[in-house]
Formats: sequence, structure tokens, C-alpha cells
Amino acid sequence: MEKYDVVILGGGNAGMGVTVTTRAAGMSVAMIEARDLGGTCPNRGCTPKKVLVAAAHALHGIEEADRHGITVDTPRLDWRALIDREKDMIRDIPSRLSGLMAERGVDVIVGEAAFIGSNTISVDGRELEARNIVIATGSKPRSLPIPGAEHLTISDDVLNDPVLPRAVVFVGGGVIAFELGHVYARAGVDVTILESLPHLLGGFDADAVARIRGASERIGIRIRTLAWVKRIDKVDGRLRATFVADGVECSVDADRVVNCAGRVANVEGLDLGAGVIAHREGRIDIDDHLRSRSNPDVYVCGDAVWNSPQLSPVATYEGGIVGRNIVDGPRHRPDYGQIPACLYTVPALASVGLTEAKAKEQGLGVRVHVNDMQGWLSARTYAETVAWSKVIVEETADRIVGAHMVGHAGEELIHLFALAMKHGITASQLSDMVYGFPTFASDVRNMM
Ligand SMILES: Cc1cc2nc3c(=O)[nH]c(=O)nc-3n(C[C@H](O)[C@H](O)[C@H](O)COP(=O)(O)OP(=O)(O)OC[C@H]3O[C@@H](n4cnc5c(N)ncnc54)[C@H](O)[C@@H]3O)c2cc1C
Ligand SMILES: NC(=O)c1ccc[n+]([C@@H]2O[C@H](COP(=O)([O-])OP(=O)(O)OC[C@H]3O[C@@H](n4cnc5c(N)ncnc54)[C@H](O)[C@@H]3O)[C@@H](O)[C@H]2O)c1
Repeated sequence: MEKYDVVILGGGNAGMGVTVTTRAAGMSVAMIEARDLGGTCPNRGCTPKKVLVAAAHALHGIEEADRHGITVDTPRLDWRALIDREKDMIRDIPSRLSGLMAERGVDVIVGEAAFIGSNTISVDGRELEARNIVIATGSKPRSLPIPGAEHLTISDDVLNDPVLPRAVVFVGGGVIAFELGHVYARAGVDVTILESLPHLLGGFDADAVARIRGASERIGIRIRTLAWVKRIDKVDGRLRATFVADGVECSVDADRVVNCAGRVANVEGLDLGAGVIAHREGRIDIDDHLRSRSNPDVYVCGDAVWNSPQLSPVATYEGGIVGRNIVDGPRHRPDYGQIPACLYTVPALASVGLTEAKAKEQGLGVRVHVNDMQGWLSARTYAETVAWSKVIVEETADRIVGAHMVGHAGEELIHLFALAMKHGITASQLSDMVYGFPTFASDVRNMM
């Protein structure tokens, strides 16, 4: 039996986050990774996705060129070349991270880990014992138990597919469907999004989502809410998604039907029972310190946590907290209050803090500043198709409790609001700054 102070299951953002403090404290650390070091974000998520989004931005710029007096012929996108560029960008990430782990003194073990006891793990015939075990195994697409589910593809396939399909259906109207849908629509693909709930993009401010819906429909994306997908059939070499909306059975034909119905903690194969880890349907019961309630030697972080945002910086942050709890004892708790979230459509939706609905639900006395900024000089200069903001300020304390933007460099500006919220900078103080001009940031003064 090999012995370690810490064994980490999974080498993604969360697992990497654990290694910093534990190694700095001189603990012996092993990391077990079944696929590629780096996990989802750099290999199958944020980074490759953003390479495609960058191409969508270029196409959007070309669409708007005539507004600047520029004539451009109809652009032709070489999809295979774009996928090659994406792959090129991320190719060496696992080997670079392997170098980083070696430098940090972490033993990386390749293989699929599972519990064999409360403090023991098996991997590829080896047995490891550890004082602390960290579950950082990420998430996987929620399976859809419908006839024809075997025809569904997932976001991994979209990011790997060198052939541009003619038509695509996304099952689920969440972040992945909108981001990939915008890329496809700009590339000329016929896109349909089918969402079972009455609202899209759950968790984002409803008014901001309405702008994104409008921007998506403007580029030809068809969106159906309250649409229940019943089955997928193969018909004449293509796929047919049959769904019920408003009590009526409808169908749509496509070359790909992509499962974007959410992601669940990837813990099924870990034999949590052998590890004495209480859970319900894959949701591990943890305390405020991200520690298993039934086995105090086990921590969970990143997407494997069932009830925190599935975001790459959150995974790193939670990994850091788990590392500190292992070193200092369980004292540190995550605070998710001021973490920005962005939807990388074109234009993007950026958000931090409370939505208007949540602020009101909490009974806060708030001023809500809503601006359609399309007529503002900065938006006109760049011929923005959408430029919109909502800033929610607690009346008595002048405290910013939420900010939401669509377009207008919101994915960058949102960090000004997050900084203000984290460090207690009031709305008046943020307005009172001297900003460089002309910039999108200088408009922050007038947003509240
Ligand atoms: C298409 C897509 C786009 C995204 N875009 C963004 C974005 O723009 N911004 C953002 O913030 N977030 C984005 N995300 C979410 C982000 O990628 C995740 O929140 C983040 O990667 C989670 O990190 P993690 O370390 O918890 O899990 P992962 O990165 O998934 O790492 C878990 C690792 O554990 C390994 N593993 C699993 N089981 C075992 C086992 N039994 N033994 C050994 N190893 C195992 C896996 O191989 C994997 O490498 C995106 C996700 C997807 C799918
Ligand atoms: N920009 C980013 O930060 C980014 C980008 C991509 C992914 N992610 C992360 O990845 C996670 C997963 O993304 P996602 O888009 O798969 O999930 P999501 O949770 O954002 O959206 C899933 C949607 O599918 C709907 N749905 C569920 N079952 C359905 C069914 N049977 N039929 C139709 N609709 C159904 C849900 O109501 C929901 O609206 C997200 O939680 C997100 O945090 C983040």
C-alpha cells in the first residue's frame, strides 16, 4: 500500500487548485487523472469553445462592416481549418500541466480511481492510502432517458467535429446551447434550441435573457420553450427530434442533435459506498467546508459539488479552499457572492451578484438602473447590435448588489462591478472615478 497525505481524484481546475497549499505545506500529494491533465476547461470546455467564439466575433464584425463604410464580400468559413486552429491552441496544455505538477512535486498517476475503503483508493491495480482524499472528478452531461438517446451527441463532439453540419438541434436552452448555437448560426448552420422550461438560461436576469433571446433570433436561431423532446429517430440518414410544445407534437430534422440538458457530478464510478461517503443520486452530502458529512477525511470541489456554480474559476477557487482546509483544519468556507458569470454569445451576457428578481425576493430596498445604451456614442461608434445594462443598488447603503450587461464589453466591465462589490466600493464611488475616454468603461459612470 502506497501512503500519501493527500490523494486527489481528478486533474482539472479543482484538483490543481488543491495542490498549491498542500504542496507548499510540504504534504505528499498524488493526483489521479483518467484522461487529460487540465480536465474539461482547457481540453473540452472554456478554451476550445472560446476559439470558436472568437471566429463568431470576426464574422459578426464582417456583418457590421458596412456600417463603417467597408464593403466585404460574403465571408466563407473553412470550418475544418477553424477546428484545426482550436486543436492547435490546446494541444500542449496537458503536457505543460504535467511539467507544472512535476515542478510542484505532485505525483501524477494515470488511471481511473475508485474507493476501496474510507481512506483507500485503487487505481490500475495499485492501492493508495491517504489521510485526506479529494473528489475533484468534475461533471458529465445529464443523460436523457428517451428513445433514440444513442443518437445524441454532446459538446465534446461539437468541439471535435471537422464537418460543419447543415442543421443542429440543441436539447436544453442553457449556456452551452446558446454559446455553441451562436457559433453555428454565424457559420450558416440552421440552429434550433428546445427548452423544456418556460424560461431560458436559468439563473441569469430575465431582462438580460430577453435581450439574448432577441439577439439569437436576429441571427436566425429558432427557440422553443416548454418543448419536451420525446424521441430521436434516424430518418433517411438524418436525425428527427420529436417534441411536444403547447400540447402539439412537432418535429425538426437535423444532422446533429446535441444534449445540452445540463451536467451532473461525475461520481458514479467512484464506489462512494466503499468510501463511506453519504450521497443521494450522485449528490454528495457536504458541509460548509466542502467536506463529506459522513467521512471527514474526504473533501469535494469543482463540478463534482452538486450545488455550486459549474464554472472553471469556481472549481479552482473551491480547490484552493479544500487545500487550505486540509492544511489548516476545516475553517475555510467558499463565498460565491461576487463571482462573475459570462455567457459567450455574440454579444455576450455578463452578470455578477443578484438578479432583480432575487434582490426583490430577499426583500432588499433597491434602486434598479436599466439602460438601453444603443443610442450612446460608444455603442454607436462600434455599431453595437445590443448594448444594455442593469445595475441593482441597495438604496440605504448605496451598495451594488447585482450588475448585468449585454454587449458593450460587458464580459470585461463586469469585473469592475465585481471588484466594487467584493471590496465595498459604493455605487457613487464607482461613478466618481476618472475613466479613460472614449472607452466602454467610461460609461460605467452613467449606468447608475
Ligand atoms: C463546453 C463547455 C464550455 C465551458 N465553458 C466555460 C467557460 O467559458 N467558463 C467557465 O468558467 N466554465 C466553463 N465551463 C465549465 C468548466 O469547464 C468546468 O466548470 C470546470 O472545468 C470544472 O473543473 P473540475 O476540475 O471540477 O472538473 P474537470 O475539469 O472536468 O476535471 C475533472 C477531471 O477528473 C477526471 N476524472 C473523472 N473521474 C475520474 C476517476 N474516477 N479517476 C481519475 N480521474 C477522473 C476527468 O478525466 C477530468 O480530467 C464549460 C464547460 C463545458 C462542458
Ligand atoms: N460561459 C460559461 O461560463 C459556461 C459555458 C458552458 C458551460 N458552462 C457550465 O456548464 C454547465 C452545463 O451547461 P448546460 O448548458 O448543459 O446546462 P445549463 O444548466 O446551463 O442548461 C441546461 C438547460 O437544459 C434544460 N433541460 C433539462 N432537461 C431538458 C430536457 N429533457 N429537454 C429540454 N431541455 C431540458 C434545463 O431546463 C436548462 O435550461 C453549466 O451549468 C455552466 O455552468 C459554463
